[in-house]
Amino acid sequence: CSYRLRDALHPLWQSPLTIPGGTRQSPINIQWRDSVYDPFLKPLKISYDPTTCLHIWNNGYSFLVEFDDSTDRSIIVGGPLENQYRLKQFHFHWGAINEWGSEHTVDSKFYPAELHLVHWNAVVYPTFEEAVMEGNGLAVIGVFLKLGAHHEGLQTLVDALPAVKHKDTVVEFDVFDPSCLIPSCPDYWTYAGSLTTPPLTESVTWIIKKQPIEVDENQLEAFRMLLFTSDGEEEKRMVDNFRPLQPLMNRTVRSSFQ
Ligand SMILES: NS(=O)(=O)c1ccc(NC(=O)NCCCCO)cc1
Ligand SMILES: [Zn+2]
Repeated sequence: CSYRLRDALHPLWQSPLTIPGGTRQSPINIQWRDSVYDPFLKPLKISYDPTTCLHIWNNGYSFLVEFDDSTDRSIIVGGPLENQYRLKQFHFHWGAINEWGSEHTVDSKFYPAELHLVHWNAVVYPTFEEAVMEGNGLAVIGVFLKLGAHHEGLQTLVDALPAVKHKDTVVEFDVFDPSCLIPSCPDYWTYAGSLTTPPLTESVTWIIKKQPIEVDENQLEAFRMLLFTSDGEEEKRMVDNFRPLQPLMNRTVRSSFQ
């Protein structure tokens, strides 16, 4: 049992990889041919107000771009969602090399990185913290990043990263429209899942875009220059901050496209 125990405590999170009784954990592999087209899925409607952007924060797991979520100025609605959800933050997961880095996989293929735009159900819950604990509390849009052309919109974010190299550093970042990071193709998969870092709560409706965005090598390398560690500690590069794949269990992945 020591073998299982060692594997269960992943070095990055110092917490169990599987939560006892978890039935809808994330990330998962999306087997394209097992996904089920749902004609009743609506198009996802995204309306972000770029002036709600606040700052970039290195929280020691990733770097988060956080938004003012005190009003409904930046929201998503439609898709698989019954309510509108407010944008709170977006962040990324990436690898040490281009062969892996995403949290979700498609037909067992990893992308070099994955963007998560985190939204919460402010129609039903008074605070984000409460929404985190509820089955319909959160909606996260996942966008795969693939190696390719330079991404103009991402570059403004990349230029600010040296200012948040160390854990627990923050830099002001205003007027950014995250819509520029979302592919134009409307197609997505959706399934019921969880947060992929502590508290791992099963509160996320995942909306995974089929089409990746392209970023270039320098932009991926800029992510890899960040540190897990605080200023003054022995430097540990922020790489491979993705959770291992979790069992699908009794879930179906639906697609918005045939
Ligand atoms: N990678 S992920 O699933 O998109 C994700 C998103 C948010 C969070 N957590 C978060 O925003 N805040 C944590 C505080 C929860 C308790 O108040 C963890 C993982
Ligand atoms: Zn994430």
